[in-house]
Amino acid sequence: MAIGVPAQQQQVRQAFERQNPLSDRFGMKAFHHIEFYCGDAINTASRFSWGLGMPMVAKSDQSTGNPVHASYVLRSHDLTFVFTAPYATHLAVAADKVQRLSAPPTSPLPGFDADKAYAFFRAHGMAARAIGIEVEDAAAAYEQCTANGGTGVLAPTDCGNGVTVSEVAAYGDVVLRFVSYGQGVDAHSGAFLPGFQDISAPKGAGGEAWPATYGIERVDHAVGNVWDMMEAVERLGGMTGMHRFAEFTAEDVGTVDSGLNSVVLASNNEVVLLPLNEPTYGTKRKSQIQTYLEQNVGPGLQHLALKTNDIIGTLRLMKERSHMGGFEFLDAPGEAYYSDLPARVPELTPQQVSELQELGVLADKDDQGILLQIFTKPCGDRPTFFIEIIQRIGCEDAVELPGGQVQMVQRGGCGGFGKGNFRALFKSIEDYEKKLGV
Ligand SMILES: O=C(O)C(=O)Cc1ccc(O)cc1
Ligand SMILES: [Fe+2]
Repeated sequence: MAIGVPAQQQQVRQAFERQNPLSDRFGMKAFHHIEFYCGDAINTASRFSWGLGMPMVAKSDQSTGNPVHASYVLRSHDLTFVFTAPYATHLAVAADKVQRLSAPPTSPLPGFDADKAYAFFRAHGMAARAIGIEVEDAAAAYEQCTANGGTGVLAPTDCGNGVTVSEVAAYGDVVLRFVSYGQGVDAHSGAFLPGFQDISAPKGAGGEAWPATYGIERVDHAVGNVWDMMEAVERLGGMTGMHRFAEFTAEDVGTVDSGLNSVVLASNNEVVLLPLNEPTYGTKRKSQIQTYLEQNVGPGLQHLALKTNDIIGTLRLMKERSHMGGFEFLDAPGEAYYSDLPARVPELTPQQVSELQELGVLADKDDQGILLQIFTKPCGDRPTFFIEIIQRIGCEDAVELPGGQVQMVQRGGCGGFGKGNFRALFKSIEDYEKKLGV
């Protein structure tokens, strides 16, 4: 889609050049999965399954011979979530003794430690433990990261079937988990890592595949909250080679008292996007990032932006379930936000503006495309982790596939991250936090 740029902004935008130094230290492909540690995995997984339209596709638990932890894998297109909770630790200790007597391995998650999982849950509550990234070579990724200031958590481990996994510290107790597939290994055979048992989708009454998804395609960005943004940017950028993703929006003229600083790290292909936030101080209200850091007990994953190609359709399905076990959304901005919208994003038709208003969706644009976004309330008990649903419009390049076919591929970060919505968004968050009294 061609984006009309008001004349007075042309000059500034021409001076703005998007830079991508292609500086990754190892081949990064895409987000692979996100793993959450929970107190009870089946209940947490079921809530996300229903709320986001993600059928369960694999499991590892006592029914599959795993006495250490219960793990359930959900999927919607290229989005994979894993929910893990440890069982009673005396069972895990007993199993470990059996294992050392050369019984087959019992946990398909390399490096899993029930005591650490309990300590994690005690500190953070239900929270993301691992940001899984598919890389060309998980061993090379580990070597590069640890040779360049990163802290190793799991040395490269052969999981069988040509799959290798390694982990390095990201921030707080969150790890980057690298997953790679050997030559000729199909990344999409088997629902998850080797050792997980696939669950075939039940069929509906008419034989149709059921349950369908709500249209969520994949993780667009995974945002971390930290105390010291530059420390995190230099450490994560230094070990992975990821570059700072340049952002430009007309509204980006620091008038909004946002309570946060933010930088986006991007992989070469700008498909793996890792924004980092830190609190700012001395503002009227306590920074929402500081609230997170207190409530989460330290740094962690603040939000996942999940991408759909039809935000209206996805939201109708999610909102039908908001008050019956699904996710609730932050309050929509007022009338004025939508009456100003045609001036801010002139590409939207009146029909689109009225649908966005009906569902409380925010819209923004950068020099390249349009971003539609909406935020859930916190997903768990604590005001910490939440989900953003987004659609990006524009910035498509024709890419020739090996067979000669041409496919339109959207550039990463198209439309930005919603800086133009900070004022409206932060009002919703502040109103919500006021009600909590945090
Ligand atoms: O930067 C992003 O990715 C956003 O989606 C904007 C944002 C920043 C901070 C918040 O607490 C909530 C949303
Ligand atoms: Fe976001």
